[in-house]
Amino acid sequence: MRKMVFVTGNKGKFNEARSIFEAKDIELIQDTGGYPELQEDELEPIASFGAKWAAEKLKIPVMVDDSGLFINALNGFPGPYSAFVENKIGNKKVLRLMEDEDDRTAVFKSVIGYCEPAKEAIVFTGMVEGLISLEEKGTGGFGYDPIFEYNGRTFAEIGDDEKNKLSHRRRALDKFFEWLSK
Ligand SMILES: O=P(O)(O)OP(=O)(O)OP(=O)(O)OC[C@H]1O[C@@H](n2cnc3c(O)ncnc32)[C@H](O)[C@@H]1O
Ligand SMILES: [Mg+2]
Repeated sequence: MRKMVFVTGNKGKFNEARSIFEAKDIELIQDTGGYPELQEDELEPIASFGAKWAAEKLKIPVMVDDSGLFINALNGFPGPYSAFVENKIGNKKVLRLMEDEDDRTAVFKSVIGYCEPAKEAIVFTGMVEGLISLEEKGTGGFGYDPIFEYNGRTFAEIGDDEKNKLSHRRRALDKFFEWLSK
């Protein structure tokens, strides 16, 4: 079976990607070694640098996924700071920041970076638009899923299978598969 190495410390991301890859008959292997995360406003350069760095270090082809939640009323915050905000502040305080906001629109983005040693990295971006819910709902998923609403239900309510059909990560991975199959 074909294999792909995914460099990430995030179990939620890995599990999602693994089942999406399984359906393509590709075995996904997690490497938790990590990579330096650049401080940039956009996710693409972070994923590109991370994939290149990890491919050179491990000397094998690798993929990474830099993702984040961009809330329009907060000018795109937490965006590239999504991991930091999730760990230090959490969903309840994000909801508190949104207390007086009428515009609850938000975008989840996932940027898959792929690189082979001695080559340039290539990136694939997937996005899904939704709303920041008024309260946390659901027990599935991970991270911001309990506060990200899509068609009236949060990503934590819809279940892994449905999330994997339409998520930002799925959309980025579909572009990656298309490129891989060329
Ligand atoms: O090791 P890496 O892959 O960097 O793992 P990470 O958790 O640090 O991930 P990022 O740097 O890409 O930060 C993205 C943040 O957004 C969260 N996130 C990403 N995709 C998500 C999704 O599909 N649902 C909920 N939260 C998500 C994730 O949990 C992080 O807190
Ligand atoms: Mg990270």
